Amino acid sequence: HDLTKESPELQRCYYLLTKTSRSFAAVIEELHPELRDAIMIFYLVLRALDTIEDDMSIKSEIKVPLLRTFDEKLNTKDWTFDGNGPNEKDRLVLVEFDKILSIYHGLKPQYQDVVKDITYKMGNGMADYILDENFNLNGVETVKDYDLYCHYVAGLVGEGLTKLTVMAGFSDDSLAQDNFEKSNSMGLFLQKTNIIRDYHEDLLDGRSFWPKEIWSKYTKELPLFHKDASFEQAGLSCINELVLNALSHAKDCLSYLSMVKDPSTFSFCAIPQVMAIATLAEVYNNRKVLHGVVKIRKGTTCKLILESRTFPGVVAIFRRYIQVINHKSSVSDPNYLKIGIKCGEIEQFC
Ligand SMILES: O=C(O)CO[C@@H](C(=O)O)[C@@H](OCCCCCc1ccc2ccccc2c1)C(=O)NCCCCCc1ccc2ccccc2c1
Ligand SMILES: [Mg+2]
Ligand SMILES: [Mg+2]
Repeated sequence: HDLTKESPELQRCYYLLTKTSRSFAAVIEELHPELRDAIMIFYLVLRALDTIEDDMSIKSEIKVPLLRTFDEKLNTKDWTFDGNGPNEKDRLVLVEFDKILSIYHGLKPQYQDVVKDITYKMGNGMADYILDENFNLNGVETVKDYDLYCHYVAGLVGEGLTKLTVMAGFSDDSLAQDNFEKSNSMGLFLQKTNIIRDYHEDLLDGRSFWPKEIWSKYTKELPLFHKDASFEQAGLSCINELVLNALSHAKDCLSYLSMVKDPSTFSFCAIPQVMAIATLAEVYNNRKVLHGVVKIRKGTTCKLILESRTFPGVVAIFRRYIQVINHKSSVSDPNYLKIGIKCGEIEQFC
């Protein structure tokens, strides 16, 4: 949309958005004007919070209180933070947080309340996990921990977005009636896809989010999948079990999308989901994941965006990638039968 007649602060916020996430910037900029600025600010506030969480150079005595009270910064007019390490990739959103605050205070009060409430819950959820000392080295302990951590950093985003879109009348009220179960799945599907994909990159940062309850079936130490060629097959079986776990959210995501009425809101919700199912198909049984970040091709992305404008288009995309995963599955994989059943279930639903 045309930014030229917007205020300098608003233009600067859209600049910060494009600098921190090309993919989310593209879908947020296409949103209906009623929600566009609110969701853009929602993104920037949470990206600022995440930039504190992700920065391994901030010691936990500073990081934990900052995460827990980050929502209070939203009550100020011009708070900023320059305490990130020099190469923390999104440090600019904290250095220029006063620009975000000036637009935040101009939003409708009920939109401000959603942003602040989710910020409070996410900040405290992140702080709870930072305190769990083995969180960094061994990833999260159980699958339950894995689901809870992903709820804090991504499920809550889905909850906030559902509240905003229902308030604006763009989504069916029923989306806010299931205790945000489906909204949570929307976030977990995206976050778990990234966590599987980013195994090697996160290892380089000295951390992992893969749940020990799953990876410990295949190795004693997580880095062996990358370091020791004799653990490559085990690494593939681990990836495949994590993909199977992520696919457990697919039906909820399709069900959620079937209840989004406004066309721009539908595309905003659908595009990240179809990118995720395509990424899951790409990482499934793919040894490259153990040695680097695997991305889907640019050409594929463009095709997916065009195809995901309608619900039947999204269903066709999910059905296609579910078949790709099924065909990639090898009989020797410990979860061969389960992945076949899960793919069948999702296809039924399609
Ligand atoms: O540092 C990075 O670049 C990646 O960080 C990951 C991490 O640190 O785990 C991790 O940081 C999570 C904490 C900050 C969340 C920021 C966020 C992301 C997308 C949004 C979309 C719209 C509105 C607000 C949003 C807020 C991350 O960015 N993971 C990407 C997946 C998160 C998906 C969130 C989400 C949930 C439900 C959705 C429903 C519909 C449309 C978009 C949705 C988007
Ligand atoms: Mg991050
Ligand atoms: Mg993070």
